[in-house]
Amino acid sequence: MSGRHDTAAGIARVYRGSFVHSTRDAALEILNDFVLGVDKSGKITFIEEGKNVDRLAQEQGFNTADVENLGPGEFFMPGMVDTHIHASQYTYMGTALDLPLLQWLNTYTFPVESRYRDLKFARDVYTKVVKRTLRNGTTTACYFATIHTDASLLLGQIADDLGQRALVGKVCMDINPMVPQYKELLDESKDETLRFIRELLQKKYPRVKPVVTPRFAVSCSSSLLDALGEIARSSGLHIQSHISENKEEVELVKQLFPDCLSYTDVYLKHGLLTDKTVMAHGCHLTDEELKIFHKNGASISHCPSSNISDAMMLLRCCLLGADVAGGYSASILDAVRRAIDTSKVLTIEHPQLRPLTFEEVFWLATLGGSEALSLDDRIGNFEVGKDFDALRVNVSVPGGPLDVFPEDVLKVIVEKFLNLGDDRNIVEVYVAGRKVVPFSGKE
Ligand SMILES: O=c1[nH]c(=O)c2nc[nH]c2[nH]1
Ligand SMILES: [Zn+2]
Repeated sequence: MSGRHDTAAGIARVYRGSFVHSTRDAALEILNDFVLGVDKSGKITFIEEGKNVDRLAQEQGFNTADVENLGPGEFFMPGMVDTHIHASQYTYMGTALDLPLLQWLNTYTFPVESRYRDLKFARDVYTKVVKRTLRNGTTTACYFATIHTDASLLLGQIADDLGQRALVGKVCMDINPMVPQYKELLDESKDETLRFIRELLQKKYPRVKPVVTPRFAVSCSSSLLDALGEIARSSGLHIQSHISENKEEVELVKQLFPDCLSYTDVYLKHGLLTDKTVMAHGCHLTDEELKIFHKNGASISHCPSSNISDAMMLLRCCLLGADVAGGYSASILDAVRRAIDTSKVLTIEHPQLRPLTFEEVFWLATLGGSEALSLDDRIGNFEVGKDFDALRVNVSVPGGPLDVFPEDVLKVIVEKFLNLGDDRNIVEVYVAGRKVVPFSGKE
């Protein structure tokens, strides 16, 4: 492949080496010895075969001596997109994995989320989760915060400071019978959502935006869902929530919304199922409901690290989320692996299905995630004109988690990285051309 476009911004950096990414036609495209230019605004200005470097240097006005050559064992891949993660649950990630959803929320989640009125606590946790996810290659995250507006604004500020691209949701919920101190009044939830959106947009962060966030139908009244649907419609913002994660939850929603045909119908009737909607889980959606998702252009974020006990989804049509802390890891690489495992188990029950390939999960973690968040015009792969959101991967780091052998071609090396690699291999992370990992030390 090749391509370039002229830019007024001027070339900032040029890299030469191997690049791997997804395209509209191929889940995995391998580009051996290519050269990629990034302009001062962080956009990709050209990506062409390495043999063209002298001509490109002349045309684009850079010095070939300034080209940064990737070393042995290195390649660039697009930054990964986490379509569903609870920043506020990071403190207990890796623990509290023993209860079904509704008990888990009441026992662990709501008491912890109540603590975010304390901004000092919020700053500490949110700084840690943004750093941890960045180090693990998440360049874009779609976050749930808590019901607290100021702490949610702080999460936006921290993502911007550290350079992560983020959608941030102030959680809305006006029903919580088991932990009544952790909920809002109807008007408060509406007003605070409007304040959150207004104040976050006023900051003019280039890559951090608000997302309308009803927690799920169990904890929102019909009036609140209506109000949030209207806010999303008038603002044109993204929407995120949860759907059909667990059978008890699905039954409860049937009782709470007897006039709705299904769980999906609840969100549809309240204006919350749009082409900018990302619903987490969807383990028990029926074929009819999936059709409604498709018709409305809404996405499902499959969270294999947290859904293993509820259902295993065939997720060729879904996207990946870490779902901290229901999910035990902040790394999308773990979601990738669990998704493959899950799909293999499914084929035992349904032999007509075939397991996901590593190329398919690579797409899910990068270009697919960007499509789910309607950001594929800006990120997701190394197309000219997109932002340079990228991971510099080195599979040969000393003391690293995997070994490569002379016969390993790049495709095999990428597969090894997806299945065995970790943050030790992610030696640099870029968002819109800015190097955000390693941290600059000021953070
Ligand atoms: O995995 C989940 N985590 C949550 O915080 C949540 N809230 C509603 N439904 C949920 N599912
Ligand atoms: Zn969730």
